Amino acid sequence: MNFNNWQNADDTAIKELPFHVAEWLAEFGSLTEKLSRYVDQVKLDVLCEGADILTAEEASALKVSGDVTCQVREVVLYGPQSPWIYARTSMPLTSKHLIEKLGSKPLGSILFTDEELRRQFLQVCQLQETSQLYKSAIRYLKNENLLVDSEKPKLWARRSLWKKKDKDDGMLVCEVFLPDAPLYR
Ligand SMILES: C=C(O[C@@H]1C=C(C(=O)O)C=C[C@H]1O)C(=O)O
Repeated sequence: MNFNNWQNADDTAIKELPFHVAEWLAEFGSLTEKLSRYVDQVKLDVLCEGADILTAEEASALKVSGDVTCQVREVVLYGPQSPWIYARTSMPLTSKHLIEKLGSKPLGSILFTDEELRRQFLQVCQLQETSQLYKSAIRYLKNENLLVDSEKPKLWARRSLWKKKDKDDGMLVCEVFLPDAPLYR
């Protein structure tokens, strides 16, 4: 299976992934919850939250036109010593109310408690260096001096589309596993 493109995290795909990778990528529950087994308290930094233009990949997954302004939230979630996950969540401005009061609370606190929010798909990918998501994660690592200029680590990512039952509200949650995350060990 070609994991350089997004693939549905179904049984066939999961079987082809190395065990450590599958354990994180195909986690159907909350990643924040999973992280809390490694740290006393999950640390989350909100890198930015506001109106932005989507990448072509995000627009296509959300089925919105590429030049429409949307709401974007970027965060990192920490492991015991360093950031493990870079996440970028995007949604049409009309869905912004879903996350407006979140602040530095993890998105998982909404996704896994609001019974009207349903996951439409979960997809996994080993990001290509040309992808915007890869570039954003690498830019973050370099800004934080967590990566030297010449390094181009292979990074695994997952993305899921969430929709509110009977409504148009929805969001795309993309999560990139950074080099210190346990799935590379
Ligand atoms: C989606 C979850 O929440 C995490 C927190 C996020 C946020 O607060 O923006 C985004 C992605 C996640 O890794 C989760 O816990 O599974």
